[in-house]
Amino acid sequence: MQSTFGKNIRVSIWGGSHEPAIGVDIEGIPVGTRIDMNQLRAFLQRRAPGNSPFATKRKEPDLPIPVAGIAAWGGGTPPEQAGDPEQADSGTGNLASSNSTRVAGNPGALAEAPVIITTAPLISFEIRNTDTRSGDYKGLRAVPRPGHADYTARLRYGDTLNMAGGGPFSARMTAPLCIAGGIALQMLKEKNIEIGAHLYAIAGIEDTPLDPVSVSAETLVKLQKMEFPVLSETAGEKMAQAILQAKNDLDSVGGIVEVCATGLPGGIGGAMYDGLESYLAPIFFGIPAVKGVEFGAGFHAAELRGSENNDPFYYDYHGQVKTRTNYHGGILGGITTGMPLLARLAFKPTPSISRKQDSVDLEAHKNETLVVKGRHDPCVAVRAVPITEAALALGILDCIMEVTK
Ligand SMILES: Cc1cc2nc3c(=O)[nH]c(=O)nc-3n(C[C@H](O)[C@H](O)[C@H](O)COP(=O)(O)O)c2cc1C
Ligand SMILES: C=C(O[C@@H]1CC(C(=O)O)=C[C@@H](OP(=O)(O)O)[C@H]1O)C(=O)O
Repeated sequence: MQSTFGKNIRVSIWGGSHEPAIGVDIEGIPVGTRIDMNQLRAFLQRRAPGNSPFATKRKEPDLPIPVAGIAAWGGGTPPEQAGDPEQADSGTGNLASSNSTRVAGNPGALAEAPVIITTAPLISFEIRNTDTRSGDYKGLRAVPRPGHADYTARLRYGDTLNMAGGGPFSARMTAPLCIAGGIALQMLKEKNIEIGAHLYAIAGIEDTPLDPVSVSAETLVKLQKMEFPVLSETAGEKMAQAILQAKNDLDSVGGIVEVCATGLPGGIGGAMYDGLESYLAPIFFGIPAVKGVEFGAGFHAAELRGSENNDPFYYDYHGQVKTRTNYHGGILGGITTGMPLLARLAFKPTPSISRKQDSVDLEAHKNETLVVKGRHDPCVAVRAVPITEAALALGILDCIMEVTK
């Protein structure tokens, strides 16, 4: 299975949660782009399962293995010129895999290289699945979990798909999304665009929102370093308790992630389906469990008067056009204004809960009850924070490339 998005940067995510590997093919990143692999590995660790009491106990190293279109960078060659494989470091004996053949065997030194450069328009990475327990999913083919994709996947693809671990519908597939997004984040940082997110709400408990007018890149960087990213410590403690209480009750809770980009210049985007929101919405909705997306004041804007919702323009001390408020969330008519971009994503509560639930037996054609086994996140929003950052980065980068091509 493969799913694809993007116009100028095409991202194709492939594999399944309990298959030997998952991965991502990324087309359109300029040849010679330098990727800091240590940073990328650290970014993937923010999403990885098995690392906290708020996460599934499935433990995966989630190491991104470059398999096509890249070479190790020895540090001596300026990245702009390094697209030429002649100039790339051959010290590892693992020069550019610039064809599109996937390397399924020993990843070799390239997997551990601190820095790599792209040598072809299509680059590819894979991640091995190492901690699968497919037995937990025995029986779900016949008796689907309420709230998960078991039933609809069977309607669409029949009963041959490997749906263990949620198959290609699983949040596991957001690990390769974070590879592509992690690279996009590095590319945007070069342009002084910073992206960060926090837990805006969990189980109805609200964090202090980001200041839509004066949120700084420093605040976003600080949030990136937090295991449980919130602005209010008190709210964070209450949220953590609510998650653990739900887990104890054999249940789960939902949440909202607020994501922000600073440093975005005005003039990025276009009309209607060329608008930045139109780039971002499909990427956001592709993240499992996302049930709502809003930009700026979002649904609240429908409750305001024009006189309240319009953000007055003014010239600042540097002669730059700014707005005094930011209900528009940094986008007007699909085009950036230069104010911070703000979006919120609503995540539903984890469908796999350990309580007895009603379902049906699709083979015996009768009503049935079900107790879901396995290792599940009690609140998916917590690990969704870096995923949301990755998605925003990819949409912004794709849209910038449209404007600058
Ligand atoms: C970070 C993250 C972790 C998730 N973990 C789980 C999980 O452990 N168990 C589960 O049943 N669903 C989990 N989900 C949600 C399911 O993958 C998702 O609800 C399912 O694929 C159905 O898709 P839908 O909710 O978008 O309709 C997770 C989602 C995210 C974003
Ligand atoms: C493995 C991850 O999360 C998984 C997401 C997931 C789901 O249904 O989405 C179900 C669980 O899969 P399993 O039963 O194989 O443990 C989670 O652990 C991950 O995010 O990397």
